[in-house]
Amino acid sequence: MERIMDHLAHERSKAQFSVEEMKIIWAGSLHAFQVSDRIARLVASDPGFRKDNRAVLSRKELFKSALRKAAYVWKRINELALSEEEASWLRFYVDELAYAYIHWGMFVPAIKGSATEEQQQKWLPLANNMQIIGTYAQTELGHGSNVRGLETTATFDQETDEFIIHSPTLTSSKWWPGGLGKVATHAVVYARLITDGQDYGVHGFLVQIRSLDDHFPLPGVTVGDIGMKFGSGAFNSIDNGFLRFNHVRIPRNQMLMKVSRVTRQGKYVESNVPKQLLYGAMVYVRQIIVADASIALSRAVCIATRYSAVRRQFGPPHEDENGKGVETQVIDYKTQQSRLFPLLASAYAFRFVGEWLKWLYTDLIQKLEANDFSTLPEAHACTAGLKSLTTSAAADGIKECWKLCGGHGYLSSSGLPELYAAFVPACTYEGDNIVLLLQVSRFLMKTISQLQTGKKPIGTTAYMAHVEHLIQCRCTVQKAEDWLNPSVILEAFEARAIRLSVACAENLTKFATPLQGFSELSPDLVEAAVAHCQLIVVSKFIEKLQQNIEGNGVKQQLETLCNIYCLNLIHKHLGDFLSTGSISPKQASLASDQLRSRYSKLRSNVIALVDAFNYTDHFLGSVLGRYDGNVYPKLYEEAWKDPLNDSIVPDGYHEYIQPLLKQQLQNARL
Ligand SMILES: CC/C=C\C/C=C\C/C=C\C/C=C/C(=O)SCCNC(=O)CCNC(=O)[C@H](O)C(C)(C)COP(=O)(O)OP(=O)(O)OC[C@H]1O[C@@H](n2cnc3c(N)ncnc32)[C@H](O)[C@@H]1OP(=O)(O)O
Ligand SMILES: Cc1cc2nc3c(=O)[nH]c(=O)nc-3n(C[C@H](O)[C@H](O)[C@H](O)COP(=O)(O)OP(=O)(O)OC[C@H]3O[C@@H](n4cnc5c(N)ncnc54)[C@H](O)[C@@H]3O)c2cc1C
Repeated sequence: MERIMDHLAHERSKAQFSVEEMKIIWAGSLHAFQVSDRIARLVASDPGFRKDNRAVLSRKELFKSALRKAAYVWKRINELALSEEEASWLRFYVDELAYAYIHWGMFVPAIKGSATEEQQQKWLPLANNMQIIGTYAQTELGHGSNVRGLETTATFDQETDEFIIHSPTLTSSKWWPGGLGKVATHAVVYARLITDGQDYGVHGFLVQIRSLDDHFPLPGVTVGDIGMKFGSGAFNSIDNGFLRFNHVRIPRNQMLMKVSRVTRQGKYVESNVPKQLLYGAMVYVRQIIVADASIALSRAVCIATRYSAVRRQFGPPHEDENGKGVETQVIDYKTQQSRLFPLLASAYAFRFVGEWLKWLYTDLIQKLEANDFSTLPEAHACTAGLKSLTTSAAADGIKECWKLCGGHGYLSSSGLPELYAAFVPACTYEGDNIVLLLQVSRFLMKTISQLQTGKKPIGTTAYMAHVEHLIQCRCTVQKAEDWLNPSVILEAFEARAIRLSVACAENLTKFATPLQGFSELSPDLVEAAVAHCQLIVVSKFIEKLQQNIEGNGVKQQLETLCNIYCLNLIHKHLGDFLSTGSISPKQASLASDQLRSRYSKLRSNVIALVDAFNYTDHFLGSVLGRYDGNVYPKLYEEAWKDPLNDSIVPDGYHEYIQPLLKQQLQNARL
């Protein structure tokens, strides 16, 4: 036991940079570090937030435990008079999916984004004080991605000045909203607005669904839970629900009227705000999900990295720091490094692109408030594309981390199965990842077509202004070290992205209609969108390195991580880089050489790099990822805690094992 604990301490002593400074870089600022660190410790030390028993709870127990924790969170927020920032850190570190995620993450933002000032004044105080609990009811049984295809209707009744909310078909049942099944009292419901016999498409409405007195569904409302989901814990602590309306009436002023409104006379009036703002809550949440992806991936990487330094298999016996003969640490196998280190680099890359996306979103909101809608299409493309790219990579990465831990990774106590089960639906919710990439490709094709009209591309598409150069330029790499030059990397990624997009744009012209072209070429369009989004991540990582980064050795570590992130992408997408002529086969081989050399450079720093995430053992929830590396005794201790070990002889022995054994013995004797 001592040896293993010493082992991680030895790993930490090898770090060539200041972990404390890196913690600040990871957190985003000294202030963010201090607040998050304080709240993380507060949660970890409070037995009310215990979560190590989750895997053995039944669905009902799990749900009730999540309700208890959500109420306790609210109590602590008030008792400690936490600020909004501290409260959201508290919810984050409690790490238990419950209705509060949707209430704060979607219901409140939907009201802020789509309600008029007057409506906000009425509803936000109720929501902010938890006098009502809200959900976001958009998806239906029959339609999720195709929002325009939603079937729920909101028909204006001029006589009573009300909307009648109705579910005309089974497929129009709302299906999936979190917190809906058993908890929410109110919902922002997306329904087709019909007035004067005309269908104006999907709009948002604020609908009360349960009584605030006895919690029973209101007349005309049928509501319940949609059932167990993937994995044992994960999303099963939350009540994703179904909801059907039978001519439920709401006052006219409960239509969210920022984008358009219906007058007392039933006239539909559009404001000067673009219709797309109706989808504003999705832009907001997608930007948050990118930050979530870096957190989920970094958790898994932290577990897999620490465990890989503890775990030893094979190899000629080495001498450890105490002169004892030991086997090879699995982290020293080059295959382990080539699977793990790019994931570590991706966690950092996603962190920085998430930081930038948050800035982009804040900038968008400021512009929208000044009636400047010019950056909305780019913000939509960036949030959609980066949500897709980072969640897909993080979900795959978590799965890889679990395999990197061998058999023990499959144990619930490793924390990895639940982390995977909880994160993988992020590839689907808030927009299926392929559908979102198609939105990006639509934006890219539009940008390319506008180049011919002389419109200057801006922001993340600014590189397209250099299309003539990028289409024919040749990569200048001659030796492996040349791949360490950020402008060389950037140009290779820009060339690959624009060449894929331009090829799609050219191919689209070969079809009878754009619709037919988009349909036929959609796999290519998705690849072009991925290339564009990867370029954004690469360029934001490189930009981060151009900032003033303080701390002994911190910048050097980030440079190595950035190189690994970029070179590994080249390695994985070699087909794209070669087929577009963005690099040559010889340059690809030099990139692989450089990548191997970067792994060796990173090796002694990896434990410190995952320590910089500053995750408590409570938050990590993993025996394999423990800070002290004391894995084996704790695995053994955890095994004893399993309910099956409550008794020496299991329940069922007398019914099923004993009679069977007896029967077989008797048969043998006969
Ligand atoms: C805080 C919470 C944090 C973490 C979460 C943790 C736990 C909670 C877990 C889950 C919560 C999950 C919630 C949900 O899933 S809510 C439901 C989300 N649903 C979707 O995302 C549906 C995806 N589909 C769509 O977004 C659209 O239907 C789609 C854009 C794919 C197609 O729509 P439409 O048919 O109208 O599109 P187009 O004709 O293609 O586009 C028209 C036009 O509008 C532009 N556009 C589209 N979307 C947006 C947007 N969001 N913002 C701005 N602009 C948008 C599009 O580019 C087109 O523009 P143009 O080309 O100029 O005409
Ligand atoms: C855990 C979880 C929580 C959720 N929470 C909420 C919530 O709180 N509120 C809410 O309203 N919704 C919620 N949802 C629903 C979620 O937003 C939808 O599931 C999501 O938008 C995907 O839509 P879909 O299920 O209709 O998938 P579909 O669109 O049916 O996708 C099925 C397949 O078809 C493909 N596909 C679909 N359209 C196209 C196309 N045009 N081109 C190419 N391929 C296509 C997809 O790529 C996918 O492979 C949640 C979902 C999950 C899993």
